[in-house]
Amino acid sequence: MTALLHTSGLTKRFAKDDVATVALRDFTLSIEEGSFVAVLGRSGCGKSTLLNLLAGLTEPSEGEVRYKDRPLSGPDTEIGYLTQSDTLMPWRGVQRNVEMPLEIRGVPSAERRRVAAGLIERVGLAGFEHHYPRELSGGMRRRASLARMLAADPATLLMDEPFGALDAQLRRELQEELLRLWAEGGQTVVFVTHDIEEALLLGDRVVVLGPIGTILLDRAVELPRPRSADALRVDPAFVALHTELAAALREGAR
Ligand SMILES: Nc1ncnc2c1ncn2[C@@H]1O[C@H](COP(=O)(O)OP(=O)(O)OP(=O)(O)O)[C@@H](O)[C@H]1O
Repeated sequence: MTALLHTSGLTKRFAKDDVATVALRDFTLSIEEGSFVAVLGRSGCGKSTLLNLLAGLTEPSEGEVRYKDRPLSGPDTEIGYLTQSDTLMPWRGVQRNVEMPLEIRGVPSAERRRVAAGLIERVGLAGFEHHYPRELSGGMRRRASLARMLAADPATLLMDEPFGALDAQLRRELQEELLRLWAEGGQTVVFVTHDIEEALLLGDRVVVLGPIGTILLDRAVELPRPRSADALRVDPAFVALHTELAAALREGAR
């Protein structure tokens, strides 16, 4: 496999009231094409800063991001980004939000409607096509955002804690849906989470971050697929990995 996304020496500083905050320092990582990488870390360790850089939305203070062996100088249509904040258009209903990436590409309206309807169904929002974002719950808005990202059919998915706000049952359903999609489409996924179990359920590699994006552990997850949360919990290999990741997170907090 070849590295699709590569960062070298990435540093990001923010200045506020003449005080500089380092959010990420000297961060180097290669992500192979078609892999599912879970980035695990506690709040404030620089995960969103990293994803913003990988998405080409912000510029590094030092270092660079390369995508397909070319420097990434801005957003790329091949890279889909599901941010932590809500970016649905408030004046459009669910259906027209999900259709938006297709509209930008000039896809005819009948085809747009067909694709959007399929995605809305997949994320469990059938019946809410004409609801505006303000008429949806937080979890429903996340699902609509997910469907909109998928409508663009990106080869690379960057996802910032996409399922954190959902109830346990829904989270499980969407995790399974994402895995199905990934198995069918072979996308490259970078998935940020706080949750060790989620990282192990989804990823074939888990990168554990400590403060300012220090890599505490970079671990291949060789658990067989398909994985089910219930079966995993009693699998000794899962329990051992869980213990190892929890220890790395604890170590990073010292
Ligand atoms: N625009 C900004 N201006 C100033 N400081 C920032 C900015 N964005 C992030 N930071 C700082 O950078 C650090 C890392 O923030 P970041 O949002 O990347 O963390 P995170 O790991 O994604 O956290 P969480 O899991 O809580 O979302 C924090 O100390 C934060 O205060």
